[in-house]
Amino acid sequence: MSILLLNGPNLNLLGTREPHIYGADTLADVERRFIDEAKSLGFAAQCFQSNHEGALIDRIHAARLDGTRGFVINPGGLTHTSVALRDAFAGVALPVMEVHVSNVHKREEFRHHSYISGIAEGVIAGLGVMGYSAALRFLAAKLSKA
Ligand SMILES: O=C1C[C@@](O)(C(=O)O)C[C@@H](O)[C@@H]1O
Repeated sequence: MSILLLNGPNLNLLGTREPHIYGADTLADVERRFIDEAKSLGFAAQCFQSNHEGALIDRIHAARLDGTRGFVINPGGLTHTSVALRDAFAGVALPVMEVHVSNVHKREEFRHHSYISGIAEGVIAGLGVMGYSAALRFLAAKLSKA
C-alpha cells in the first residue's frame, strides 16, 4: 500500500524561501521524513514535486495504476487557482489530505480560498512541516481501517 506525497509550485525552495513563514527544513528533509514515517506505519511512500500544474495532474492520473491508495498534497499557489487540480483528484477518487505549512487563514485574503479543500478528507494549515506528518498519520489510520 502506497501513499503519494505531492508538492506544488515553489515548494522545491522550502528551507530557503521566506524562512520566517515556511521554516528552515528543506523539501528533501520533508520527503525523507515522510518516507521513513510511512514505513513505520506500514506504508510505502512516493514523493513528487513540480512547478507545473500539468505535471502534477499527470502524476495524479498515473497514481490510478501504480498502487497509490491516497494522497498528501501541498498544492502551493495552485491551491487558490486550480480547478483542474481539483478535477484530477475528483477523477481519480482516492482520499486526499491537503497541507499548508503556513496558516493561510492568517495571511492575505487571496489565500483563504482553496479549490482543493472541497474534495479533501481534511485540511491542515499552520503546523509548519509537522503538518505533513499529521496528514500522513491520519491517512494511514484511515487506510488501515478500510
Ligand atoms: O506556496 C504556498 C505555500 C502554502 O501552500 C503553504 O504551504 O503554506 C500556502 C500557499 O498560499 C502558498 O502559495
